[in-house]
Amino acid sequence: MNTNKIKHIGVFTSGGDSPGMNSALYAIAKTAEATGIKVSGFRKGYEGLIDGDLVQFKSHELQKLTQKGGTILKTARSKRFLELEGRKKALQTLNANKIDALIAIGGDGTFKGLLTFSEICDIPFIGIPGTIDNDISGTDYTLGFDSAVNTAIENIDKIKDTAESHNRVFIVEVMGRDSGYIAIHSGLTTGADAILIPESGKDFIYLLDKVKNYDSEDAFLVVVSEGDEIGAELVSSKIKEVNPNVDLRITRLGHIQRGGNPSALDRMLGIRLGVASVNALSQGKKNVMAGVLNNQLHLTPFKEVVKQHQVDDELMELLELFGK
Ligand SMILES: Nc1ncnc2c1ncn2[C@@H]1O[C@H](COP(=O)(O)OP(=O)(O)OP(=O)(O)O)[C@@H](O)[C@H]1O
Ligand SMILES: O=P(O)(O)OC[C@H]1O[C@](O)(CO)[C@@H](O)[C@@H]1O
Repeated sequence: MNTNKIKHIGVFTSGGDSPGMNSALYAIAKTAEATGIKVSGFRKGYEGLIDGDLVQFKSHELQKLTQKGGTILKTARSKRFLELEGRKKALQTLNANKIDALIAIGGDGTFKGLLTFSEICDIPFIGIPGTIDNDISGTDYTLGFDSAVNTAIENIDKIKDTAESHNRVFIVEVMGRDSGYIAIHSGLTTGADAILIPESGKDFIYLLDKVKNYDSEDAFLVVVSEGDEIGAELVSSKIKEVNPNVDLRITRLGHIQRGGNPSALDRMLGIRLGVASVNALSQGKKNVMAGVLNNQLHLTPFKEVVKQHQVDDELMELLELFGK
């Protein structure tokens, strides 16, 4: 392993926080220490790069926090980094602190940011997929997705209890800005009657077909992704149009899905990708995201990662089967 070139890695978390980010930070610090590389953490995503807001990290300090949700480095959505002016300031920070490689933990927006930054900064960048949305190519799962789905399931199960007791229709909105992964996984595993996602056009038709005849002793559960083009309110009024007798409630799970300690899967993913990202730098790799495909570590160029995500065919078939 060639570790001569990289002496000082900068790391940051960016976009929405996600459970497992702290595990990845711990693993980065541990691996870097083992190979004699210094690590500095930039606080608040790209904002910290612009402002030179950095802290030194030691693995024994991170070890205490590895099981915690959120990100100890804090995170942000940075308007300033969208401007060349902001990116130039970030470059000055890197030069002033002699940072010779960057690891970013975030979603596709964060990797788009790195691609744009690479036009003026040629140190190697490595990405780790950290977003509850799971909307990134090049990895089976993103950090935080499994934990978010577990939180959604736990809450939907509870809603189902009360829905059944009252014979109610419940629309539960789950997160996913442009992506239906949380809705598909949480909807299928809680026995939802309908699952609405932005990637499908037929799901709404199936829902209306089903709900117009709904007159049972059971709950009728609709799980809708916040990114769905129709949205919870409109779904509610359409349901009432086709079946005016329903007693209907809407629950938005919201940011509760982003919090909480990471699941076992997310902790392990964080550890594996944290180690893989430092190793990738040591091997001279640049501008790639470390992910896990078919349970094997995989490096994918940012250009591939930021392409529009697709829900795979098997999941779409499941939706078709369970949605009808
Ligand atoms: N095209 C771009 N050029 C420069 N910077 C960008 C670009 N796109 C996104 N960024 C930067 O990356 C940050 C993070 O992106 P974004 O807010 O979309 O979250 P994300 O990384 O996709 O995570 P999540 O999936 O949790 O929302 C943005 O706030 C912005 O500072
Ligand atoms: O916390 P914010 O900035 O409101 O972002 C919410 C968005 O972030 C995500 O939780 C992803 O991090 C999306 O599912 C959601 O649309």
